[in-house]
Amino acid sequence: MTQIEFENVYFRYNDDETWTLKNVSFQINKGETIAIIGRNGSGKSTVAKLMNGLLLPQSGTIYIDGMKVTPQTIFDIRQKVGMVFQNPENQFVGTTVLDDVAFGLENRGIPREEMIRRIDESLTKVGMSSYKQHEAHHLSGGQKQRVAIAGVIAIYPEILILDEATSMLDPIGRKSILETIDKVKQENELTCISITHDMNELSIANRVFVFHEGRLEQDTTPRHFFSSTENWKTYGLLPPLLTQFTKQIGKNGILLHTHPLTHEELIRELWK
Ligand SMILES: Nc1ncnc2c1ncn2[C@@H]1O[C@H](COP(=O)(O)OP(=O)(O)OP(=O)(O)O)[C@@H](O)[C@H]1O
Repeated sequence: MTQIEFENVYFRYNDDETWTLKNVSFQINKGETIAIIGRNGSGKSTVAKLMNGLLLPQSGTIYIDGMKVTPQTIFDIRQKVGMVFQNPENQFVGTTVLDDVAFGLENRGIPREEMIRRIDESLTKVGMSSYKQHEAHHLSGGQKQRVAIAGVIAIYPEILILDEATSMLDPIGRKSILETIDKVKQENELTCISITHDMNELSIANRVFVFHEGRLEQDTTPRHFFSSTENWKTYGLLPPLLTQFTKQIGKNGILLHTHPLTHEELIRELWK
C-alpha cells in the first residue's frame, strides 16, 4: 500500500530564487526503509520537511496515507510522522530528559500511566533510562540524539524520518541505535526514511534515493547503487571499505556473483 506519494513536487524557499526541488515524484509503500543520499544542499532535508508538512510545495501534490498535505491536514499528518533532526538542540522542549520525552505524548493526549510506560520503554531502548532526571541541555551531543530518538519512538509513529539523526553517535552507539530502530520497525511495520552521509547505513535500506541539485536522480536498490563505480565519482561519495575491498579483489581476478552489502555476505561470497 502506498503510504507516501510525491507527485511532480516543486519547492523553493523564496519566490525570487531557483527551485530547491524540481519535479520530484516517488511512491513509498508502508513498511519500506528508504535511505536518502546526496551532496550537501541537494535538497534532502527539504524533502523530509515536506513529508510532515513543515513546508508546503508551491507546485505538485504530496499524499500521506492517501491524505493530501495541506494546511488543513497538517495536524493529522504530524500524528503519523515522527521526525528527528541532526541537531537535537533545536528539538528540546522540556527541561529534563523525562519532560522532553513526555512532551510528544502529552500533545497526543496519552493517558498518564501509558505515558510513563512508554517513556521507560523508549529511554531503555536508546540506553538512556538512567538519565530521566538529567537536564537535557547538559547532555552530550550523542546523548541528546538518543533522547530525541526516544521522544519520537515513544509516540509510536507510522512513519519515522531520521535526518542525519545518528551523526553524533560513536560507531558502537550508532550500530546499537540502528539495531533498535530496526527492531521497532519490524514490531510496528514502521516506514523509515533515513537521510544519511554514512554509506554503511545504506545496506539496511531496501531502496536508495539519490538527490542531485534538487532532482531525484536515482531510485534504486543499495546493491545496485554500491556496484556502480560511476555513482561514487558522480556524487562525490567515498565508497565504504567493503566496496573498496570488493573492487580491489575484482581487479585481482576474484569476481563475486553479487556485490556484498555486509561482512557476512562478503564471507559467504568468498567461500563460493
Ligand atoms: N530555510 C531556508 N531558507 C532558504 N534556503 C534554504 C533554507 N533551508 C535550506 N535552504 C537551501 O535549500 C537548498 C537545499 O537544502 P537542504 O537542507 O534541503 O539540503 P540537504 O541536501 O539536506 O543538505 P545537507 O546534506 O547539507 O544537510 C540549499 O541550497 C539550502 O541553502
